[in-house]
Amino acid sequence: MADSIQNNHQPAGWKFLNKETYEIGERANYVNSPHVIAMVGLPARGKTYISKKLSRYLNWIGINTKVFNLGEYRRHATAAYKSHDFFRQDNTEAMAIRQQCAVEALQDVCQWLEKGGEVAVFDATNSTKDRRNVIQNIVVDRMGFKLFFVESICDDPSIIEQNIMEVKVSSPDYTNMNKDAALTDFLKRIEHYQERYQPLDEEQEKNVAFMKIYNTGEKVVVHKHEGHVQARIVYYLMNIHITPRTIYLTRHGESEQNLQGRIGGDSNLSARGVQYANALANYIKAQNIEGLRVWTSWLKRTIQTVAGVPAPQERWKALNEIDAGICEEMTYEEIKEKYPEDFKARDQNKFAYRYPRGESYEDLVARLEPVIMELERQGNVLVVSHQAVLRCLLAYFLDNSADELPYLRVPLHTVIKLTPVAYGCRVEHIKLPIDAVDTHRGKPKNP
Ligand SMILES: O=c1[nH]cnc2c1c(-c1ccc(Cl)cc1)cn2-c1ccccc1
Repeated sequence: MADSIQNNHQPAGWKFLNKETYEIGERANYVNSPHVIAMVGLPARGKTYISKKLSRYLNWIGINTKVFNLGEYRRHATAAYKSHDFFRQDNTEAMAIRQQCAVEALQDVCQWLEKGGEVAVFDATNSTKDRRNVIQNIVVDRMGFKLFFVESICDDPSIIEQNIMEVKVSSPDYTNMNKDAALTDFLKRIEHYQERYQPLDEEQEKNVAFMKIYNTGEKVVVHKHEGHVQARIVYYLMNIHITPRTIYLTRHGESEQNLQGRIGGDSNLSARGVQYANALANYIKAQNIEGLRVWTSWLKRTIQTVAGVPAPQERWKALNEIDAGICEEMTYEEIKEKYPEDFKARDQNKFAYRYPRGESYEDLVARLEPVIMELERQGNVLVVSHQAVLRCLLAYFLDNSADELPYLRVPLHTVIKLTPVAYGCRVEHIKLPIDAVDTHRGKPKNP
């Protein structure tokens, strides 16, 4: 064991950023004071799943969020993982390393928030009152940040096993171990934590803001949460689920105005667009999707595209194409001619650029947040919408940045099939064999 532990680890202690101590709460009262979301829970309770998904959602709505995973610090601080013995409570050398890793992770959390980060998610078990108290002392008392604990409690063996088999046995810790040996070792690891696990309890930790999630959201208990960010987090985590399902995204079939190179408007499908509608209906029927629901925008070209799809349909105004304001129904050449300054400005920051009397991609994300929230609640859904809108939805599912979002490729006559797996989404592009114009405009070299 000794050889796998660096001799230069420091005595366990919480020596910290030598910061002048802020007036307690001085900063915590700001509306936009930095937040720490600290996970709590035994291994294989979905803490990393929640951390990554929550971070993806908060970044997508424009809140600068980063996950700090303690397991990664531990793997960086030690030689190759050998066995669950590392996590025994009586393994004093390992305990010292684990403590030191927690210090480093919290230091990085505080430094990142100091440098402009808005939400840091501390992905660790944080399974004892002592550990949570230390986090409180540093994050709230010393740094003046807001702190919110999110505990995941799960006693459903099938979900825990699904977790271990989907994400734990393929973790870097088990690269040189077969699946069965990894499963056995991981179950022992859980036992070591179980011995000292102290669930959050409002009687024992009176001033602590927390949310307890039971069995992936079957029941939640919320205690002393405050402010806009924590309220959004509670709401989001109450809406997500892990029931397997598929999300299909596609643009409408080619339209008359696509053929003329005109943006926006509300034109009918072209002849090839009608062919796509028929091919889409056949494709969807062949997929035999259980309980499928179809969502379109209010514009004719999306409604005509699903005319032959046998499933309940809903119209969302929020799924309408980006509003190009005074440029509606113009071609890019006409815009370049008539509004050269705007045409240039858009290519300099396409995410933030707003059409005069129209919308920006940033506006689109805000208008699509309720659609994403409802998609998280749903099962199998086919969304038929528009290029700019689908770029925003795709960026949410695939965790693309605001810079990448406006340039994502979403060609006509293509079904994008999204299947949630482990911590992310599998994405497949199914091009149906009907030609269409190419409406994609790449990023110009020197805008
Ligand atoms: O509560 C769990 N217990 C065991 N596993 C879990 C969970 C959750 C989960 C927890 C809370 C919420 Cl609001 C949603 C999901 C996700 N997972 C998960 C399952 C398989 C792979 C990756 C993660």
